[in-house]
Amino acid sequence: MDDTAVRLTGLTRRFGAVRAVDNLDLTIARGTTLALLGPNGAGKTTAISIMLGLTPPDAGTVSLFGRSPAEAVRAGLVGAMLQDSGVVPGATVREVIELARALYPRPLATDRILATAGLTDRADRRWDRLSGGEAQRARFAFALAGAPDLLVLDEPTAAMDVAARQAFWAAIQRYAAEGHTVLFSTHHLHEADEFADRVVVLAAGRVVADGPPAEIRGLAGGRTVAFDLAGATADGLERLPGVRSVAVRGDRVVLCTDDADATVLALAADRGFRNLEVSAALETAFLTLTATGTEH
Ligand SMILES: Nc1ncnc2c1ncn2[C@@H]1O[C@H](COP(=O)(O)OP(=O)(O)OP(=O)(O)O)[C@@H](O)[C@H]1O
Repeated sequence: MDDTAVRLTGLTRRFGAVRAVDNLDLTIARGTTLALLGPNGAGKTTAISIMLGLTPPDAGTVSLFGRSPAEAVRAGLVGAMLQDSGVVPGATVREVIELARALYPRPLATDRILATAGLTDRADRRWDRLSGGEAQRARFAFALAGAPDLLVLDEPTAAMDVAARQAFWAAIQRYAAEGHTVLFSTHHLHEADEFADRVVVLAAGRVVADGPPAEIRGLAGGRTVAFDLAGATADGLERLPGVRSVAVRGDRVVLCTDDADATVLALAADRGFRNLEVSAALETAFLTLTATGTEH
């Protein structure tokens, strides 16, 4: 049996001048829990939407368990929990779950779905009267209905409080431990770090980093040091202490460093600079990683 759950090749999707997804290649082995991590607008939702066959790509191909998205969804191989999915007015949680089960050839038992999603005591509540966190868990239950081999979750914990998040991740981990493949998107490095075995960082529609959580944490845990060269040369910056990467855009330089203090001290001793900024923002690190200027 092919052990590949997801294979995306050369996926591209533009909206006007924006390349929401830009030549994305991604292969996910069965049984992996993968976090798609990236700042707002990185292309996570668009990539997921293409993967599920909801948005057509301008270029590229999607294969889920060797099938097209539509075939895989129809066969119950894929369950998805999307942002802002609608509700059936007036129906209870149990009724909506029953409705979802009827769509699939080999659904999970209703009680199992409710228990997995932590909704057993909310089964007879109207779906449209659930709290934000409960509604998220109800969407998760809906995604589980077909007993999917691949669970796709787009920013699943957005509306949840701390207790709801914990219960939710415990449920996801149980599902993953049964050998299922889970793909979730998030802005939160700590969620990716804690719950994924592989983290793919997207920025401007491209993969800028891909690896185990510890590796990605190391990458994002440093600082960025930005400054204007003010006529000085960019040569040799990569040899300053702590520096991992150097991006030059016009006169502006952005360094990624593990030790900002040492980098700045050495920089000051070495050459002039202006408009120094030291930042820990993950988003800045993402931007640095996607900088298109001169890369070293
Ligand atoms: N239907 C659309 N029409 C026009 N532009 C779009 C559309 N959908 C997405 N975009 C643009 O494509 C880019 C990627 O958006 P996308 O929603 O995929 O990112 P994201 O990583 O999911 O962001 P977020 O974390 O904010 O949900 C953004 O610049 C967005 O404005």
